Formats: sequence, structure tokens, C-alpha cells
Amino acid sequence: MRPAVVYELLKTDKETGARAGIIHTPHGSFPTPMFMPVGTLATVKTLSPEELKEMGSGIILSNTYHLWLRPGHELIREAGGLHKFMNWDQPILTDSGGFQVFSLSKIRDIKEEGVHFRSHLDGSKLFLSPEKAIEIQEALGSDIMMSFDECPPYPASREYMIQSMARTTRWAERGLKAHTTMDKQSLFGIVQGGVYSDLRQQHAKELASLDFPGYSIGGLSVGEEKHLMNEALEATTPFLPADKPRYLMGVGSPDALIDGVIRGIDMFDCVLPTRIARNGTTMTSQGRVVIKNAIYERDFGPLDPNCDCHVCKNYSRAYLRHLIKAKEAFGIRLTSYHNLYFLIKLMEDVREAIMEDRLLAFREEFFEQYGYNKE
Ligand SMILES: Nc1nc2cc3nc(NCCc4ccc(C(=O)O)cc4)[nH]c3cc2c(=O)[nH]1
Repeated sequence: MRPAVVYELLKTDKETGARAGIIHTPHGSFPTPMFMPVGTLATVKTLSPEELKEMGSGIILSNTYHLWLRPGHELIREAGGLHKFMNWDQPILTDSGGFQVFSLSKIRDIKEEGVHFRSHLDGSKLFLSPEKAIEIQEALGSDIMMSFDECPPYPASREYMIQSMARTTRWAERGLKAHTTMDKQSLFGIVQGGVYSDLRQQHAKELASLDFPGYSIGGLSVGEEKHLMNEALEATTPFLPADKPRYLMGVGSPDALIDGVIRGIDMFDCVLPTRIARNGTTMTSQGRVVIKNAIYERDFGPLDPNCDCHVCKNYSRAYLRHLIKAKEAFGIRLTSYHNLYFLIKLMEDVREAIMEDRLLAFREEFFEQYGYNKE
């Protein structure tokens, strides 16, 4: 049987709950903390697998919901699975579709058996359940699968949250039963509980007792204030097993990544870096650079003088500004490449700081340089 998803804890930062480790999967291993580029439709928009490897991307994310609707999971199974289909031979994590249903389809109806909704593509009636989400992810050949869960709207009442969490736990148990490949060792449970610390702790304990190989923290990055996310993490990670990975879903800004690592998170994903890149907004060591700004018209220096990526070594701000304003495809390839490199490199620098027990000092300096107002 292929090896399961296994977490190797290497070091815990002396001053915080931050961890440095390695995650082993059937398609290879990657260092943590790690930022995962999002490749919703079997492509990290405009970038090739070779470029993703070159920038240090150890794992990418794809979406059950989107690939099920188009081109269909059976087609991808016939192609030999998602790795073969998109020519990516490293780890792939897939989200289970719950969140996407709520963020994309208008009409939907949640029942115990699953969610009835209409396709955002052609309005056809569809039904997604814990069992169906497992079937699709197994057809894709995902290395790290997500349980089918409900990400409640924000804000949600305690009463709604309590009911929703209980159903998400029942759905997680159904997913474990339906999960047959890789000796059930590739399915993460997803902790909910909104911004209610006591519910976060309760749900973390409930899912920890089901002995998943890893745990996602869902229900966040849905519009809540940053301090509420941090408090929710503080109420969750201490109650998850230390020898399993923790993945915070949908988080992709430099400050939230650093503050998530400090609170015991190992993996992150978000469309933010690639989405903002498409309108020319970039993340640099000196803070955000909105490249269309006229001040860069004759700036022939690199996008980020402190970045050693391919883009910053070979192209100027003036050139990037020209491409983005002219809507040249090469422009968003360059800004997308740099933004992903920036977050992957940030996690490498954070990992080094953990190994040397100086993460809080690193945070202080990074926040100062980036221009975040001091906490
Ligand atoms: N299964 C599951 N998946 C999730 C994905 C999420 N993604 C987020 N936040 C993403 C927020 C987000 C969305 C768009 C942009 C942009 O366009 O830039 C940036 C951030 N929160 C999330 C929560 C869940 C969850 O509970 N369960």
C-alpha cells in the first residue's frame, strides 16, 4: 500500500507554538511551514509545472467542485489521474467542495445527506455529499483530501454553529467510512466553530478523537477581523495532535501567514497572491507595490531589490508596468510568479527562524519592513 500522509516534526520554536517539519505523501515530501499555490482548474493560472518547481512550490491545491463540474472526475480518472492530466508529479491537495458550493452556487439546500445546488456553469441540478466528495477526490488521485464540511456564513449564531459543527462531524465520519484508498490515511478532518473559542476547542477535540492523518482549520478567512482569526487558532491548535499537520484554509497575506505559524499552523493556501497579481498588485519586502502606479513609469530597478526570484533578477518595474497596462499576458505571468515566490520564500525564511528560535524577532523586522502597523 502507498505510504500515507505522514508528518515529521523537526523543531518547535522555543518562544511560540511554531513548528518546522516535513510532510511525506505518496508523491513526495515538502518542508513546513509551506504556502500552497492554488490551481483550481488543474492549473496555477498562467504558470507551468516547471516554473512552480523552480520557485520552490512543494505542493499545489486543486478543487473537487470545479473539476467535477468541468472536465469531470471520470475524464481525469481515464487520463490517469490529476497528476498525469496536468503533468504535475509532486503532491496535490484537493478541497472537498463544500466551501466552493457556498461561494459559487446561488441556489442551495443543505440536508443531512448532503447539499443540493445548481451548477454555477449551466444551472443544472447537482448533489454533493461526503461520499461523493471522497469518490471525486479518489478519482483525481489526490494526495491530501478534505472531508466534506459546511463552512458556515460569517457571522453565524452560536445555535447555528453548534448544529452545523455536529453535522460536519457526522459528515467527516461518513467520509472516513467511504475513504478506501491509501489505507484511509490521506483524509484531513476540518475543524469549524466560527469565532467561538469554546466551540473551536470542542470541535478540535471531537475530530482529534477520529484520528485523521491531518487537520484543516476551516470557517476562517471569511471576513472576520484578524484578531478573531488569531483567537480562533489559539483555541484550536493546542487541542490537535502535535504529531499531525495543521492546515489553515484560505489564508494568504504575509502577516496572517506569520501569525498563523506562530499559532501552530503548518500549511496555507489562498488565491490572493495570484488573483491580485492579475491586476498588477505585488507583494515585496517593502510592502505592496501596485505596479500600474505612475511613479514606476521610469523605474528601471527590480520589482523587489531584496528578492532573488527570476522576475526580480531579469525585469524592471517600468517593464512590468508597461505589460500590465497593455494587458500583455506575459505581465501577469511575471507578477503571478513573483507573488507566489514571495510567499513560498517567506515560509522558508520563517522555517529558518524557527530552527534558530528567533521567530518573534523575525516577525518584528518583517512587519516593520513591510509596513504593517505594529500590533
Ligand atoms: N472545505 C473548506 N474549504 C474552505 C476554504 C476556504 N477559503 C477561505 N477563505 C478564502 C478567502 C479568500 C477568497 C478570495 C480571495 C481573493 O479573491 O483574493 C482571497 C481570500 N476560507 C475557507 C474555509 C473553508 C472551509 O471551512 N472548508
